[in-house]
Amino acid sequence: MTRTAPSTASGAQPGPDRDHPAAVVLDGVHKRYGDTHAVDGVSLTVPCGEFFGLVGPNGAGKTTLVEIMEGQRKADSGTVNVLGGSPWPRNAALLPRLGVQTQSSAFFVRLTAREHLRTVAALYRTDDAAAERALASVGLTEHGDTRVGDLSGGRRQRLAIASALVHEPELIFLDEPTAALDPQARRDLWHVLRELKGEGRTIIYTTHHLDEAEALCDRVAIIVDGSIAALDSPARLIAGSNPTTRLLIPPGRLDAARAREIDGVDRVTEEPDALVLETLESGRVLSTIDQLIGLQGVQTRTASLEDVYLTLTGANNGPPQP
Ligand SMILES: Nc1ncnc2c1ncn2[C@@H]1O[C@H](COP(=O)(O)OP(=O)(O)OP(=O)(O)O)[C@@H](O)[C@H]1O
Repeated sequence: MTRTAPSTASGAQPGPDRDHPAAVVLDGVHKRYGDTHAVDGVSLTVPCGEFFGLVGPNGAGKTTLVEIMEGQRKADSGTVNVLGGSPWPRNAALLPRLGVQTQSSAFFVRLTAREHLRTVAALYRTDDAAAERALASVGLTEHGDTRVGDLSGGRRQRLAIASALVHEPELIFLDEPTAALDPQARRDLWHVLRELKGEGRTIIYTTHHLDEAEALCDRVAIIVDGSIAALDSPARLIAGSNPTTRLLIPPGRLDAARAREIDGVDRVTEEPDALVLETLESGRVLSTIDQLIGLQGVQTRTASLEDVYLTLTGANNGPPQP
């Protein structure tokens, strides 16, 4: 399948205007490491207040792009504007306006969560009340006296986010904050992240969880090989993608060879828990299935952001049909 990027695939975005000032404007940004073109001509604008997602396969260039926005790395070429200024060379005036949570966030593990945040607050020359607000904003007030080393994984991730928030930054970078969390902790953290967005902060959010990007982000950039393959709201990305429907038939109900003969079926795959029929004409195919075996147990799945992602990253092409 060709990489047809839905809607605003070039990533070209309108520039900032007075009503919607931009938090980040990148124009033609490139970064090489030797022969590796980690960032290959990225242009995008993130308006203030947006929850902006960056997704893409390992090595696609997301971290490098974020590091360039944070002022940790210099772009080889292109322009980078963050909160109205250039983050490189190291812009000391910009740093207090940015909040950065990384997967390897450093903790004072022998301190309690509250003591840790008070220490971070002091480093930012802010006060204990700011630490208390940050603790509350991630729902950790009642665990404030727990030592960092004794917090569960989910609560540690919340503390990492609180540490990035303590100085009340305007722009927050979150790098896979829900990695390695169990489903309940992940959902709990979604709630925290939605609250942050509700406070009007701009969030640049890197994740490998497509369901999360779909649920949380205003817009998502899908990065492939250092470039923007697609950039739009999850709903528009999905609407602009291949509108294939998948029909899942319980095992043993319909023979795969017979399924391939059904008019309107484009592709059939045998998975352990279902025979999967892909079609652009679900109504017609469902009607035939109804006549053949009845519809009991048959499930219908429409496209998700994950499907768009898998198509753009080439992972949805699957093995050739026999
Ligand atoms: N410091 C470095 N020196 C050399 N090559 C690097 C360096 N940092 C990253 N790369 C390479 O640049 C490319 C982009 O890496 P980057 O870490 O930005 O991707 P990513 O999308 O964040 O990946 P992941 O999802 O695995 O974190 C990869 O090929 C990577 O190996």
